[in-house]
Amino acid sequence: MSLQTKDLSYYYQDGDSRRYILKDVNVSFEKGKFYTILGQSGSGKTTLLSILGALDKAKEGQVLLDEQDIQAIGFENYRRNNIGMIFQSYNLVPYLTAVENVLVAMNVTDNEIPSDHEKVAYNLLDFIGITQEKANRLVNQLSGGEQQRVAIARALATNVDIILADEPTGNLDEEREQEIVDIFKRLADEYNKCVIVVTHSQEIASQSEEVYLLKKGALVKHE
Ligand SMILES: Nc1ncnc2c1ncn2[C@@H]1O[C@H](COP(=O)(O)OP(=O)(O)OP(=O)(O)O)[C@@H](O)[C@H]1O
Repeated sequence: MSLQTKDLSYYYQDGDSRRYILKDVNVSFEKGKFYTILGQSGSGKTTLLSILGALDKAKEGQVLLDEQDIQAIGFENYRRNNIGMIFQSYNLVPYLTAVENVLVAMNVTDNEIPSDHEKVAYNLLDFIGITQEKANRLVNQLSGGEQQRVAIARALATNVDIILADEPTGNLDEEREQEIVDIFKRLADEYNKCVIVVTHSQEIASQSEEVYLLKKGALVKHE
């Protein structure tokens, strides 16, 4: 699996001129690696992640999954079968339990999931540190760190290769942050996922395998 951008650009029209947020971004991501993208507030990190996740469309250039343009795959297909997204604010369904949140995700993918969805969901939650008792609670009866774990389990439920996370620890204290980072490391190392995390945190970046810096529209690898 490779996820690649080719001369990717994004801009906002400002009167007659274009204000570029991303300019000719060329980058390649693989399975089994934990990447971070650093950048100051407003540098375009969320924009880039949204384009990689097909929540937004590049103005110029392409996103390629295994050399195929994601527009040809179809944004919806691509999102459903290839991408798991994690957000700072968790974005769980508040009137469902943790396990129900995971089950909902399983119903939308075309990827193969063993037939006993419920068992898979409880196992995934358990793997991520959510006991069965907690899995049966409404998500708003869980702590922030626990809710983020549920969001990770949900992202994994569809058996996708690519996990995209936008400031996933922004609402968590340092200890919870480290626990979530440890999960990302395991997903890359043991489960061969491609994990791409957008963050302000140098500390998280220092624990990832490849660090990119977004500055003035350019994405530069941090050596
Ligand atoms: N609708 C819009 N019109 C014009 N500019 C916009 C619009 N939406 C976002 N922007 C600008 O695009 C730039 C990139 O935003 P983006 O959210 O990608 O940055 P970010 O690096 O994720 O920031 P943060 O770390 O603060 O979340 C910002 O300068 C923002 O002001």
